[in-house]
Amino acid sequence: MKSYFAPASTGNFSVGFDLLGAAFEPVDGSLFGDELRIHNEQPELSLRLNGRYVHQLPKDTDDNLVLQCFYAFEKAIGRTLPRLQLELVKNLPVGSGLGSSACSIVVACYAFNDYFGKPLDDYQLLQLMAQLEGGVSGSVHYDNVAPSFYGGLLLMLPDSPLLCRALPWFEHWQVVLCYPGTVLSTKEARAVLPQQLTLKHSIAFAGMLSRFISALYAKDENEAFAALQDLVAEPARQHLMPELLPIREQLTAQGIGHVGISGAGPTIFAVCQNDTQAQFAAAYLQQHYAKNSDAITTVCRLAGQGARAL
Ligand SMILES: Nc1ncnc2c1ncn2[C@@H]1O[C@H](COP(=O)(O)OP(=O)(O)OP(=O)(O)O)[C@@H](O)[C@H]1O
Ligand SMILES: N[C@@H](CCO)C(=O)O
Repeated sequence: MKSYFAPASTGNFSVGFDLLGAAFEPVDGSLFGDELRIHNEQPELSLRLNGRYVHQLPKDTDDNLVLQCFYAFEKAIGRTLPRLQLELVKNLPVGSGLGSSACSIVVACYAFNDYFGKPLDDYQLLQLMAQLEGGVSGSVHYDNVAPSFYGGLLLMLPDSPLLCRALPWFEHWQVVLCYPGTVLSTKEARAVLPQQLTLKHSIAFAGMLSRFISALYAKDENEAFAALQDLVAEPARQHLMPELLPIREQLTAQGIGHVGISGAGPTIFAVCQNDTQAQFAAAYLQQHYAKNSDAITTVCRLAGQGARAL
């Protein structure tokens, strides 16, 4: 048996709608992401489902992204592949803002490429992952697939052959992620976005993202926090997550540097500068935002590594 893993990710990171994304891992060293196991080769392709969030997946495995990835991968390399006995361990909630579909897509494409001798290079593989993710969310965006694949905080570079590039990070930052247990589909959360921005708004968006990135390079933490402002998605999505503003008010009153929407929501993330803040944010979010037994709150650091064989 061969086993593969890809981490959870936060698209946007507030200030970089569709252009910034980060992969996260729990500070306690546990794995937070999907696992794909390849058991053996067999006459027919099959997929067994397991894991904490298996009940949120489509009942019919033919609708599972893992099988769609297999056929898309086969098409991309242009030859028929041996059929596999697969098992997906679904550890990320679906429609959560934690890059759940991207995580399954990344782990599956990475696993097939590795298992079959790496016929695709990283560029081709990432493009395939982004196309598959675009099929789910309705438009191609790399800010979940790229960090889940490579790890780190990444800036997407549309129209560049590089596709994305790693950014610096404040090593002491901890990011608390809280998924409330309710589903918000990415497609639905994208349907409320503005279709056009005015010139003034576009300049403000570009300026804020540039300010954040220059603060990272300058290691200027105050500037970085000041620049963590979502001028595009959050205003349009706020009504889908009415708890965001009161929670932000409470947590920032305790000195926590930033609270934002992870991806398309409903997960909220809080950027903390030390253990005390992280423990406070985790307890507060768990008490005031978690809504049912599917909810999960986890204290994370940036994941240095993305998809990999276990
Ligand atoms: N292995 C899988 N993992 C996640 N979603 C899957 C999988 N297979 C099929 N799906 C379907 O893909 C869709 C994913 O929806 P959506 O993009 O809203 O979720 P998401 O990727 O978890 O969201 P987010 O990126 O905000 O975390 C759902 O309709 C889900 O049923
Ligand atoms: N950038 C995407 C991320 C989805 O997880 C969005 O906000 O719609």
